[in-house]
This record gives sequence, structure tokens and C-alpha cells, in this order.
Amino acid sequence: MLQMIKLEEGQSIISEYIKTLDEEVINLIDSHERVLAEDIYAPINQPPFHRSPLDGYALQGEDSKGATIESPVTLKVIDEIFAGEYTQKVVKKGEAVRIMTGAPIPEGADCVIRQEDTDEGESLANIYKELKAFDNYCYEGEDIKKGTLIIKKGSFLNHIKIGVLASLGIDKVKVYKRPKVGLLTTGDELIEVGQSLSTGKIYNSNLYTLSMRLKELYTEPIILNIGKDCQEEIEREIKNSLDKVDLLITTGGASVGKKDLIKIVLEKMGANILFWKIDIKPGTHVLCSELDKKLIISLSGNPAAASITFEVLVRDYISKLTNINNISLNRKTAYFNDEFNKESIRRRFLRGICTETKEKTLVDLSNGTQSSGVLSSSLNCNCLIDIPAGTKGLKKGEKVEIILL
Ligand SMILES: Nc1nc2c(c(=O)[nH]1)N[C@H]1C(S)=C(S)[C@@H](COP(=O)(O)OP(=O)(O)OC[C@H]3O[C@@H](n4cnc5c(N)ncnc54)[C@H](O)[C@@H]3O)O[C@H]1N2
Ligand code: MOO
Repeated sequence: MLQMIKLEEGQSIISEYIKTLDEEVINLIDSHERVLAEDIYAPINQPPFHRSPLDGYALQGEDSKGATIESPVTLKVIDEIFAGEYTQKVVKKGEAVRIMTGAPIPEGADCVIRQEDTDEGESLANIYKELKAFDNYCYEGEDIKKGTLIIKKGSFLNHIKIGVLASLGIDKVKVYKRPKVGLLTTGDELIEVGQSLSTGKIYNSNLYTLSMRLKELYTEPIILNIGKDCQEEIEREIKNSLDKVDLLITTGGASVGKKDLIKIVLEKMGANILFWKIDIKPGTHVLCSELDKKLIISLSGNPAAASITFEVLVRDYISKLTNINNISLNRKTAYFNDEFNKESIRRRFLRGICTETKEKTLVDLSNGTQSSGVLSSSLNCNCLIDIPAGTKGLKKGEKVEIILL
């Protein structure tokens, strides 16, 4: 069994277990933040007809030759059309159709004059301005031509993409299913939020931190019953959930204590242990295994350790699993603006607050202690400072690598 491996080695091992998700067809209205599983070609032209971009008159450009406010050209108004209507009348020389924004430009007309450049006459209209053919004329298909590839497979559907699809009348889309991620928190000490605490017990914060993060990363968390520190119970929860999830995450019991049972249970169940422990702090205690072709990532119970390991080890995996690129780890160079005097025997991730100045990115430590069991120092943190193993400490002004959260 691999033990105490480098973070990148761990990332690479788990990336072998990325599977392509099944597809499903859903209503466009439900497709926000989903990933498209098909190329979409425009089924119609957009706009679907030549239309007026203004309230005014549709006419033949030729007719407006020489028109000024002092010497207007007078046209006969043969019809009036609003958006949503059309006219079968053909605009001939000397004629115009009163037209509103969005209405189809009638046959025979080749331009539109805005009403401010006319006397807004009802049966006869005086035109005060000269226009050329196709002035103020929106062509059919000028926005999107029928048959063009409009949104590619793998695209993340946001409000604009969904709006464009709606403009083309597409009401159903084929998307990848959201990955289901099982979350099993374990520990006899855990009490559900809402129940009263008794001596020695703590609230189950990992369930909230991790399930919310899983949602933020566009997966569907499946919350399992708290696993008591009892082999049979943990085994039962894992067995019952494995075929319902694409990935299983557990917290707690990943270390060496008498009731740290995760490894024992998984080995007993016949799981293939991929590695145990990575050379980082916090979050050294992580066990990765595979059972029935499902990846199981067992994080430390310590809240900050669990959440930081989740970011640095699991986030890229989830980005690949969901096919959403912009949730992958985003690294950047910054300048340390604080003091940190501890030696880092292992590679260390510190919680930081980065701010942009005109010249560079500065990073301070977030308020509170950096220990694995303390979650509150993550409250204002917006990045992790990646300190290489062997660093004595950090001085103000030192160049560091950060991971944006
Ligand atoms: N003899 C050693 N002891 C410990 C070592 C070690 O190397 N040798 N490593 C320490 C480090 S570092 C860590 S991290 C923890 C890892 O422990 P486990 O993964 O086994 O986690 P637990 O012992 O179950 O819990 C640790 C801590 O976190 C609290 N916890 C657990 N679950 C939750 C939850 N769902 N929500 C909130 N808090 C939770 C738990 O009560 C413990 O306080 O091991 C050290 N020990
Ligand atoms: O392994 Mo613990 O997660 O270092 O803090």
C-alpha cells in the first residue's frame, strides 16, 4: 500500500477513476448550471424575419432622397403594424407602412425611418431625412444563422446560454447527469445540529461544510446516516450507498486511534486501498480506496483538515467528473504580507486572505489559529497559501503560491 505520498501523486491516482457520466434530457428551464452533452445547432434563423429596430415608417430608401426638415418628402401611409403582427401589403414607390420596433419589415420596403425624423402623420407622413437602402434594417438571421453550431457539447449552461437557446425555441436539452457524491460522516461524538449537546459530544459540522461545498461544485450530495464508531454500522452504510453514488466521501476515523475504523472496514470489505496519507498539513490523514469500481475518499474528521484536503485533493477530480473546467484549482503567485514563524516539515497549506493591489497580489494569514480542528479561521479566508516542505517560516514580502478558493 502506498503511504505518505505527494499530493500530485494522489491527484494523479484518483484521476484514473474519473468516469463519463450518463446523459439525460431535461427541460431548458431546469438546465441552469448543467453541462451540455450535445452540440446544439440553430434550428431557425434569429431573428426569424427581417425586422424593424425602431418605431417609425418602413419605406423605400430611394423615396427619401433629398428629404430635409425644410423640404420634406411626403409618403402615403398604407398600413400600420406592431410587433407580433405582419402586413401582406407591399410597399411601393411613394408609400410607407407605420411600423413599431420588432415588427416584420413589409415586402417592398428596404429601410425604416425613426418617427422622430418625421411628422408622425397617420395617412400621410412627412419624411425629414434621407436614408439609404437597409438603413435601420435588422436582417433575418443576422444574430444567429440557421444551422450554425451555437453551443458546444461540454458547455456550462448559464443564464445567457439558456437565453440564447430559448431565443431559438429549444425547450429541451441533453445534459450530463449531476454526479452524486455520497457523504458519510463518522464518529460517536457527533450530534446533529438541532439536538442538544451532552458532555463530550460535538456538532457534525463536516456534514454541512462538505455537502455545501459539493453543491457549490455542481454535484448532488447524498447525505448518509452518521456512522457510529462501529465496524458493522460503517460497513452497512457504505454497502447501502455505493451503488447509488459516483463517488463516496467519508470523514473521521482516518487516523491511527483505537476507533479509527475506516481503513479496517474498507479492507474487510475487500476495497483496493490506493494510498493512505499524503505529505501535506493539514490533511495528512486521508485514505483513498476503490470498491466495486467506485472511488472512496476518506478524509480526516478534523473540520479544517477535511475541508482543505477536499480542496487540494478532490476539487480537480470533481472538475473533471462534472466536466466543468472553471472549478478546477486556480493557482496564482502572491506576496506574503504577514509573518509566520513555524517550520513546515511537510508541505503546508495556510488559510489566507488575498487582496489585489495595482502592482501585485498580497496575502495575509486569516484571523484565528491554523490548526486542523479550527474551522473559524476559514471564515474570511479566500485562498490557501501553499508552503513547500522544509520552509523555516515566511517573512513579509516573500513570494508564495496561493490557491484561490
Ligand atoms: N497518535 C496520533 N494521533 C493523531 C495523529 C497522528 O498522526 N497520530 N494525527 C492527528 C491528525 S493531524 C489528525 S488530522 C487527526 C485525524 O483523525 P481522524 O481522521 O481519525 O478523525 P477523528 O479522530 O475521527 O476526528 C478528528 C477530530 O475531528 C472531529 N470531528 C470528526 N468528525 C467531525 C465532524 N463530522 N464534524 C466536526 N468535527 C468532527 C473529532 O471530534 C476530532 O476532534 O488525528 C490526529 N491524531
Ligand atoms: O492530518 Mo491532520 O489532517 O494533518 O491535520
